[in-house]
Amino acid sequence: MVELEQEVERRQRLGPESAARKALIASSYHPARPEVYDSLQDAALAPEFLAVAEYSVSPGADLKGLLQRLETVSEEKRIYRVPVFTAPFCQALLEELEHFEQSDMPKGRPNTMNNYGVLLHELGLDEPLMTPLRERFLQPVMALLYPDCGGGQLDSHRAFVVKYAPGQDLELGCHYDNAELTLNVALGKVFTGGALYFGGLFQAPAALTEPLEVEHVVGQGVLHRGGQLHGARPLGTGERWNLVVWLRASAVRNRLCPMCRCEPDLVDDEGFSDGFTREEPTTVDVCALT
Ligand SMILES: O=C(O)CCC(=O)C(=O)O
Ligand SMILES: [Fe+2]
Repeated sequence: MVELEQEVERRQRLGPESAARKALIASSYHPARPEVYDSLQDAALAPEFLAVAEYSVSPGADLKGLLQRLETVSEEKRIYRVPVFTAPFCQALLEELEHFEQSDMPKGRPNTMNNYGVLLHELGLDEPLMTPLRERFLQPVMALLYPDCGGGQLDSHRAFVVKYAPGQDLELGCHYDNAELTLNVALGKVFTGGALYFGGLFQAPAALTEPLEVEHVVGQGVLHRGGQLHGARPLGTGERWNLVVWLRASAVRNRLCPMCRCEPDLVDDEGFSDGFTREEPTTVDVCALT
């Protein structure tokens, strides 16, 4: 019981601590690649990604038409792949993230599983980069791919970069995400190993049999449901940096927490927090998710 109370208190401190780091970074950090903080330009995005997003907002767009424009990694698991960023943008973002990592600025951990990486909102990259990416590009695509998982009702996200390197994190255990939907983009550098593997939907990790292996392709993003059991194989050589965007739809999670599969008991917090809202969002049929 004491442990539970301590964990609740620890979690309640996360929001204010993160806000304090963000404020300090905003006032005293000097970026190496300031252009990364400019508002998201189409020129940063791969032509295939622009085409997919443009198609998704066109009149009469449907799933069949969309599937002709991106790669289906697994029809059964509903995992897709598409180039997201241009090579120069990946390079610039990576340089900036590495510069931040090497700075003496305070750093939050990306999530409870990864020890190395960067939280994009603390760096000030949510407003110019991640929110436009979600609202203008990901939302229309996800609405067609995953209408039953809140794809059309995304209203917040948690975006972070995970880093795998010798002597640091090497692999990632089997888990599902605190997200309705996830985008995972390989940013570089040069590496071997580290493939993603996928099991079933909301399946117990112990039940993982014959997972689907998905190799990374730099610049490309893998789209999957947050509840799809997955992990990352050990890094072989080099360094791997991936941008992970946990996409959230309060219309879904307010009724069915993705972590405990129950209706959540909410406490107030700051910012996007964990993506829940107190307002009544449009209802979705959560039964379709199981
Ligand atoms: O290592 C990876 O690329 C996967 C990261 C991931 O699944 C996560 O952070 O939720
Ligand atoms: Fe994950």
